[in-house]
Amino acid sequence: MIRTVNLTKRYGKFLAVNQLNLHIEQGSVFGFVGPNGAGKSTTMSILATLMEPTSGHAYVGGFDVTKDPDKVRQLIGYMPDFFGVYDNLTAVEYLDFYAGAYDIPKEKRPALIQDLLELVNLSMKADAYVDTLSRGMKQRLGLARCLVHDPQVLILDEPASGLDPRARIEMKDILKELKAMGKTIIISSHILPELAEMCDTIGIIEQGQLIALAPVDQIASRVAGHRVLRVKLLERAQEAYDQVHYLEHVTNADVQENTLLIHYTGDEAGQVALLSKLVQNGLPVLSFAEEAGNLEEVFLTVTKGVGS
Ligand SMILES: Nc1ncnc2c1ncn2[C@@H]1O[C@H](COP(=O)(O)OP(=O)(O)OP(=O)(O)O)[C@@H](O)[C@H]1O
Repeated sequence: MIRTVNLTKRYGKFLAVNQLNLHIEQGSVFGFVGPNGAGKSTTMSILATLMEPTSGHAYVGGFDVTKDPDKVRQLIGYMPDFFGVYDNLTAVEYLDFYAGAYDIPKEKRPALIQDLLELVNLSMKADAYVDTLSRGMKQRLGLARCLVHDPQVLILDEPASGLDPRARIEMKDILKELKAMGKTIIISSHILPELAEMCDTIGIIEQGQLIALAPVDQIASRVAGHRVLRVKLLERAQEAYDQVHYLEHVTNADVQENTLLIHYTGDEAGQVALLSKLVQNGLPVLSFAEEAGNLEEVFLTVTKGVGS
């Protein structure tokens, strides 16, 4: 649904986005993570047709953002990191204004606006002036605004920034709902664990380059270069250790009470063989799982302060 090919953007001599290649499947949620100044907003502005790339291409729904910006605009809802709200309007008037901008017929607007306010949990604020809304409510209203034309793709630039923990959770719940509705979503943040809960894939960008790209449950192991396997036993964890610590692809192993933690660089077939070995040797394995890894650590590892 979204694809970039060697996407590059220069501001004068400064390279903000450098040969970026992304592929985001329809219906998936892509988390775009990077420190301040990494190039996230620039990439998203290009996808939103607000800025042209210096070189390379970007496509949304198969349409080139440079050649077919009108087609792309019909497909996308874009929420920038900073947006103004018209304070002298009520929430309903505000959404009505945008619905009008998208040529939605007047008679269809009341029901649409009611649905949107319900979706973003603002029904009770329908007649409240925008300037009386809290930051979190304004962000949710901004999200409703980019949904008025029922776009298939949402481009959300740090939608949870500046929100308190409760407002973040509310925003997260709404995004989960939008995902369930089948929207394709690209969402940026500089907080990796925050995205992990709602994204299918994570791309880490730094200094305009993609430095890691993987399904959310594999990003930690990809970056670390090994998976952490957690084998829980009823008993005899030390015996289990003795049987696996010397194997190929086991770079480290550790026993913690009845659990054996294995740093493993092999593939999935190798994991199966490892588990089979333990079970065939009669060890009472209760569970065998790959740890998701510590995303905070991953982020700090891959972005070792280069861009900050
Ligand atoms: N209009 C501009 N002119 C010159 N440089 C710019 C312009 N816009 C952005 N930049 C620079 O390009 C780099 C990438 O900026 P961008 O806003 O895309 O990063 P970001 O990852 O979204 O960062 P943040 O998390 O702070 O929003 C930064 O170094 C920024 O200073």
